[in-house]
Amino acid sequence: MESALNSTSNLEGYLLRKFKRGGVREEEVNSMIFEVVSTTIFGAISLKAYLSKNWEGNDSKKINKIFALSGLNVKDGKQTLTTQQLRKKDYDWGTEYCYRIPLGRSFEDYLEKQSALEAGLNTRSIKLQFKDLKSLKLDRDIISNIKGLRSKKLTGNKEIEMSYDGLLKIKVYNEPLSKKILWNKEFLKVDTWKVLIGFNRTECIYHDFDKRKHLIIAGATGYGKSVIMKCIIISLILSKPDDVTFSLIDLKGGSAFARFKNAKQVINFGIENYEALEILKDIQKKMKEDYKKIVDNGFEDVVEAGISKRHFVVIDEAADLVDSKECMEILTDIVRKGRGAGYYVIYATQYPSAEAISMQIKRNIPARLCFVLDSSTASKTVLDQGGAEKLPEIEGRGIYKNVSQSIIQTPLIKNDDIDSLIKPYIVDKKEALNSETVKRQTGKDTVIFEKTRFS
Ligand SMILES: Nc1ncnc2c1ncn2[C@@H]1O[C@H](COP(=O)(O)OP(=O)(O)OP(=O)(O)O)[C@@H](O)[C@H]1O
Repeated sequence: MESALNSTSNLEGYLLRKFKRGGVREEEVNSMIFEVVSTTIFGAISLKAYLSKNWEGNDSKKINKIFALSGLNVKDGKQTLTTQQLRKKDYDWGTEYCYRIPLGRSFEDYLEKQSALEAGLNTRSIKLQFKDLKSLKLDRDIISNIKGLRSKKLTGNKEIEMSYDGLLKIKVYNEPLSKKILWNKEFLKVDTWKVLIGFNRTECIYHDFDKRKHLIIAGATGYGKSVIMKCIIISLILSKPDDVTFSLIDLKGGSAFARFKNAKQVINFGIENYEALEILKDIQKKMKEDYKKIVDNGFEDVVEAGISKRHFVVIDEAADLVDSKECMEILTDIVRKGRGAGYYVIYATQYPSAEAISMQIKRNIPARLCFVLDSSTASKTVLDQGGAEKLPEIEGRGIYKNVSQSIIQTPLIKNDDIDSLIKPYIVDKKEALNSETVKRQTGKDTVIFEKTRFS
């Protein structure tokens, strides 16, 4: 390598001398605005390009600039209180910045500026590092290889995540989170109640229904609620085929859960409000009976009693139940008492109003998965804080809140795959209805199996 080159003209000369013999045209080299810096101390090479103002390429300076320009500083008499950077730490995935925010500002003020921050960090500048160069082929196509790398860097979107725990944390990720990850059987945790809920940049995130019994799923239409519910249902069936049973209530007409209707694990299936009421009444009755047996035998809950069966009540478009006071009361009762008896609720809605997700329900369902929503008010109803309204409009992109909170991409499952996976569990329900243990009880789409979970 030649001596350090620290100006664009030096670089052009260098590239011209080096590659002219390889047939590279002068204009091609001139179009490259790169600066190559070699450091002899570390034996590493870093290649940087600054495409406009000199603070570009430095995220730390950019963030401070954006804070100042977007009015986050606070005037106190003659003093200007600023957001103070306390720490900066590099990780494989990017960088985490830690700030103390000035008096008079709230985390929400910073969330408001998330788009401005992201846009600012994605100004057209690039920074190429040694690890990028390792992927470059040093052959006669070097110029087009560098161009390819450059355009990849220019189109790559940096994404950020903000959180607050007394200090403002901003994570700036090098690579955007994947937009599509297909579900497959490798993700199953067989013989457990853990199901894959999504991926953040570093790990697979599982929801353990034996730890967090219920789950609220919310999000605007078309961002992945039904798909993740289908992933959850098929995962539970494949992981615990002999222990899991379901009541599937699909108030959007039945399309989301139709392919599970004849699975042996699905003991109730309803698509109308009156069917929902019948199912919920039945579940409440059975839950009480089961819980009484557990307590009468001196146990606290289903786990302590060593009972392996669990029943999941899955409701798509729970907001449609709001008009029925009776439905909402029963549902609230199941959410409150179900955890002890092994009756778990997955509650999905695209209208997360205070009525659809009441305080009682929220208090008993701390785990939430939230796709993009149209307002910070809706986000606060689901997550107790803003943020979901700032999610990028990407199908499957959501915030999963459990013990901690992170932005995830939920898995995508194809209907064809569900059909082939569910096949071994499909039964002829009409035949089953004639058997001694099972009896049809209500409307045409509701099948109630009378076998108790303790028999
Ligand atoms: N995790 C995902 N990754 C990629 N694409 C997805 C994902 N989830 C959903 N999609 C796409 O978005 C479409 C809509 O998803 P889905 O039916 O789950 O939305 P929804 O939130 O249930 O909408 P609605 O409330 O109107 O029923 C799917 O058909 C699929 O194409």
